Amino acid sequence: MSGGLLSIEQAQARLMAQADASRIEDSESVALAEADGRVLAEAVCAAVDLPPWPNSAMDGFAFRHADLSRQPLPVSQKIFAGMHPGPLQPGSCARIFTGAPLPPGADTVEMQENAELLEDGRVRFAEPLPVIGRHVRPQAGEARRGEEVLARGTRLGPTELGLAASLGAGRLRVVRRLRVALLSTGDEIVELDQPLGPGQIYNSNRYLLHAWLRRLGCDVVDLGILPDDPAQIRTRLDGVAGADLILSTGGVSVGEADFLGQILREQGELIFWKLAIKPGKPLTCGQYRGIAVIGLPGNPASTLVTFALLARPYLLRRLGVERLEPLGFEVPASFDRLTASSRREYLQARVNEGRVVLHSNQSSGVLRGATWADGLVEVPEHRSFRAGEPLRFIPYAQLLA
Ligand SMILES: Nc1nc2c(c(=O)[nH]1)N[C@H]1C(S)=C(S)[C@@H](COP(=O)(O)OP(=O)(O)OC[C@H]3O[C@@H](n4cnc5c(N)ncnc54)[C@H](O)[C@@H]3O)O[C@H]1N2
Ligand code: MOO
Repeated sequence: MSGGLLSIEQAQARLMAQADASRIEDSESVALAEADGRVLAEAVCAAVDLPPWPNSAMDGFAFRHADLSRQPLPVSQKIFAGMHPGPLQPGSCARIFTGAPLPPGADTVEMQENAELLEDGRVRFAEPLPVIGRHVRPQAGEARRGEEVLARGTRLGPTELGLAASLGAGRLRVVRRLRVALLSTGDEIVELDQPLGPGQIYNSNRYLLHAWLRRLGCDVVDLGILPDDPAQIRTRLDGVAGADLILSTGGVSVGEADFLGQILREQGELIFWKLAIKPGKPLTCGQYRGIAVIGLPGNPASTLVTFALLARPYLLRRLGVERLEPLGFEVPASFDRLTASSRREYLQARVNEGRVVLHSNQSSGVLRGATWADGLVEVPEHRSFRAGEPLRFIPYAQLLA
């Protein structure tokens, strides 16, 4: 704890415990083409050997390695990909192309660049001669029939779909989509089709979160904008049926119009509130009538950072994903930090010539820096430092998927 604030690790651990206790068990079968972004409810096992037969990795000639001592070798057959060749005649070689099955009896391939076709039609192979097995892709070299190739809880993307397709898996059993009720609170927030009145701003969080939730494979029920009025917020929350999560923005700080925490305390359960991070301090987590609630701070950069580091892994864990830590790496800072911060900071940053550089505007009310940045740099709390200090950089590519 830091002055009563939870550390991000403590908050993540509590969210993961909540997610583990409410994992989605329902699943559905989907066509492979529809499975991008979904999470496997069942492991994928190889239904066939991959590759199903030994084949050539090169355009060239296939032969029995032992016959090289008698080269040059006559060419006894020509094998294209898709053919089903007969056995290799002893003491000969086969003309073969990439992906074509090896004829039974052959164990090695030499690429055509290292072979010379003589006038009498025989082939001489250049020194140094290939080792046995060269350029042969062995049967089941990638997967053996029955072997598990994708574990339950795997998040499916282009590479996983490609692998499943190479095994002939036309349909996959995936965890059903999470249903997220999305709520924007604030008297000042208006939708994009409305003219801006005095004191009003457009609802940007809704679009940021909607797109991100869709990428995470969620069904989003948009509950629109709610005024800072506890009765109306309560009524809207009471009307939420069948959602796995209520995700709101705004109204979680200590202002006189910040009601979410109060409502959770009175009608639900407040699991935690306030983290030692910047931006994102007033993040709120609880339950309302049995439905999980995550209240993100309304400042756009706070919404972004807290969703990336807390709500996103929570959602993925509920779908059964185990590996959630974003891959970060250490990059030396290009700036000094002479006054230690009491909260861990996440700043909009780029890596430039091996150093992490910051966007000029790190206000939590500003989203523009995030469109400039390639990721977030983590600045440790309670510590001053000088340029050159290694800091963890987390690429947005890791977080926005
Ligand atoms: N006295 C204190 N004041 C504040 C504290 C504090 O500790 N003591 N914390 C500050 C921090 S840190 C944050 S973050 C904000 C969070 O406030 P809320 O989550 O209650 O959010 P709001 O007050 O409703 O709005 C904050 C800010 O964000 C804008 N906003 C809200 N929703 C949207 C939206 N959907 N699209 C675009 N922009 C939105 C809103 O207009 C405000 O400017 O509290 C600080 N205050
Ligand atoms: O923590 Mo707030 O999210 O800095 O602006």
